[in-house]
Amino acid sequence: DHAPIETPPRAPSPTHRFGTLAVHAGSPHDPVTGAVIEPISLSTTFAQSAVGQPIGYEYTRSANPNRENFERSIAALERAKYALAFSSGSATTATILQSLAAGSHVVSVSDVYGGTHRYFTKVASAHGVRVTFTPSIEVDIEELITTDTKLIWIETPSNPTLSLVDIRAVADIAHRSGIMVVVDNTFLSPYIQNPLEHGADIVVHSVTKYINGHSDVLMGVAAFNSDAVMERLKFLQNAIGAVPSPFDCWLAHRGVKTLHLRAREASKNGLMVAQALEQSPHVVAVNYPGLPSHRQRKTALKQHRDGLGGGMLSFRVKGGKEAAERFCQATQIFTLAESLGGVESLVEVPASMTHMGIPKDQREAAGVFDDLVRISCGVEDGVDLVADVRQALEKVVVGPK
Ligand SMILES: C=C(NCc1c(COP(=O)(O)O)cnc(C)c1O)C(=O)O
Repeated sequence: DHAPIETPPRAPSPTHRFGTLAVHAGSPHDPVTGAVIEPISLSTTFAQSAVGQPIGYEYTRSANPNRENFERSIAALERAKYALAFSSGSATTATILQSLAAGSHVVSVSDVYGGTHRYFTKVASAHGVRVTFTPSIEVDIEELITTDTKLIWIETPSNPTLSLVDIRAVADIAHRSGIMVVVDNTFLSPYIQNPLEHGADIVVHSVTKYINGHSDVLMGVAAFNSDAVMERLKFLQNAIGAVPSPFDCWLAHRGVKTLHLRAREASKNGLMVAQALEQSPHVVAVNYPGLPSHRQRKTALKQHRDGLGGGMLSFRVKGGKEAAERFCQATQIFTLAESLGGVESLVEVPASMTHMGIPKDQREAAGVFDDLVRISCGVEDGVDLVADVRQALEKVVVGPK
């Protein structure tokens, strides 16, 4: 006859730290079964109690339990009020750009993912949205902004040269003209960087990468605080319909629960590999924001948790394109493949793969040369990764024909 013991609220508090939020945010126990891990709700439609009276959900494209749980998880991890999930990182970019009226202007950093460049130059332009690229946005943003400018698009660190942007510096200028700032945070994940805390209005991720972290889900997400942005993007999420499946949301929600463990391990490996590359006579230059020598190390210390560099890096190898390709053929642990952010380490040549679609002159203006190799460090043992890089470098020497 004792009063029931008040069970503590299951939902984690916003005051909880990242690891606790990663495990518990967006993870209510099933109220009927008590299941600790959320069920996968594959139903595409939901019964209504009377005409126009849904009991809960209506139709899966508009909303479903697994997507909402995942969206709540990312909102908590990016310290945002809202998050919306899409069927890929590219679908996220497309939906945000489609929120702009024809005649709008966007200023973007030059060094962006090849697919983002493709959308900006071949799709958005066809819809009357003009995009100006710049390799030095902090310096020339004020002269590039026009009365039509609606959006600033930043990747920091950028794909694949690992260039950084001082988000606060750009946001302060943009906000004076009522312009929104979008930061693509894919390369660092919410564990290492939270762009909204530095003045960004929207943060986007290819969930395909670090957030899911196991190279088995294609997905994207946007997180933000504005009610007006929520109303606009929620409408477009449903109207365009580029949404992820409940199963993908369930998988990505499982993946994100270990993000803090994977991101720290990948950062540790990134630094070890970057240091080994810096010491090699076969390497011309290394791009890694975790190195003291990085040209924007001060910005990394300001914006990255504990100054971590993340798991992504790139380097220029002596011997040009042929040497870069030899390196990628010679690695034994690093897999030659596109994408990044998974538990397995990957290697690629952006000029011939992920960024091939960008015209050579524009590619090289952004620092993407034919001899540039991009590395995604996974969570293997760093000693093995360094040994693999060293043995592969010994094979890049392009001997006489
Ligand atoms: C597939 C690769 N990038 C995808 C990507 C995207 C697109 O995400 P998708 O989930 O692949 O559509 C957006 N932003 C950045 C910074 C990205 O790196 C790659 O670089 O290998």
